Amino acid sequence: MDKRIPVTLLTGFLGSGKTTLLNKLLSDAKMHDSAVIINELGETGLDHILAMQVDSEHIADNTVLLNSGCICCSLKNELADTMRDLFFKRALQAIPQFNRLVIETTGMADPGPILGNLMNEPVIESTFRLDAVVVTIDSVYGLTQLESNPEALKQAAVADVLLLTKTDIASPETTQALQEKLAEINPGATQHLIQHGEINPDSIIDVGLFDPTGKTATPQRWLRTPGKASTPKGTLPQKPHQDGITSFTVTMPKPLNWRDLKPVILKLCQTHGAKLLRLKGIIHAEDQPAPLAIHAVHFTPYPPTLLEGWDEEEAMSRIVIIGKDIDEAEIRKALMQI
Ligand SMILES: Nc1nc2c(ncn2[C@@H]2O[C@H](COP(=O)(O)OP(=O)(O)OP(=O)(O)O)[C@@H](O)[C@H]2O)c(=O)[nH]1
Repeated sequence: MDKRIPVTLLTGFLGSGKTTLLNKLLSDAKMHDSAVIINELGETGLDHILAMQVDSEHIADNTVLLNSGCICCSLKNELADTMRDLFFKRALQAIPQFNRLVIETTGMADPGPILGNLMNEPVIESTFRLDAVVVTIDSVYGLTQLESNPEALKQAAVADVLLLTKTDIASPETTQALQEKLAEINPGATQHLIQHGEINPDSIIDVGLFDPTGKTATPQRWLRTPGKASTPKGTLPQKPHQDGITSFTVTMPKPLNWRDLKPVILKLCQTHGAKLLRLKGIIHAEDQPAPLAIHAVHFTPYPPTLLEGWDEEEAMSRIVIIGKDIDEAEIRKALMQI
């Protein structure tokens, strides 16, 4: 079983309600065993967030603020250093024990490099695992922001959970239009409508590859194959949305060996990395003792996770790809040729 510390990456465009959400989340007893890394641009300080944590000194002691840049670019190394530092302090019991890490990014963050950072550095990869990318979207301004800001679009595209905030002040029609747009951009993500950051933490945490009891893998939930419109079995390419973001599933041929597929995934990342926002898959390979969960972001494929003790009735290998201006036909061809 995967004993690594689960990480929730909380991102969302400027002013979309990340801090409001985090404040509410952290005041819930279920979250009191969390450590938090907050990345803010500027000198806001921690007071605004910690003001509400009166009953959780635990979180106050386990919260780190990075505020001299953005963790997707200028503070890349600081994020890795901070995560390592938190882990070693935890091991030495120099800080309260924590069983979860929440990272709040700035509103302009590109989640791609952050995900890369999380999974590409040996110490971090062996001690932390990504649970889910949670993205807040402003229900009033979300549609406009998705149209005019590539960052907002990328955030929405790689999300596992989309939280449509401020539904108290958006008209039902606007919220509905945003929901439809988000379902086009990222049909695999779960959507929740929220107000003032109120949401049951269970909808956000432990929604990844492993279930909260830590006993079994739940990859179907993690993979969340896009809906029927995006799951063609043939090789006909999907028409990309106007914004160029596409999400599609490739059902892999059988039988399949990981030793044959691995180089194809590597090559795919090398060739299409710039446009590949996220790749997730479940692989039933004949040369593996159990199914594999695979994951890649841009140019970087990550070590696969062996899903020991888990299997499915119909052993169907599938790979979900989310990309911007990505050549779907090319990718399908490459994958189907193995
Ligand atoms: N009416 C209403 N206001 C909200 C809601 N969620 C957040 N807000 C307000 O929206 C503003 C921005 O919220 P924040 O939580 O600071 O947003 P953020 O994403 O952390 O902002 P940045 O850190 O600047 O990117 C604040 O004034 C919040 O009080 C909501 O559900 N309804």
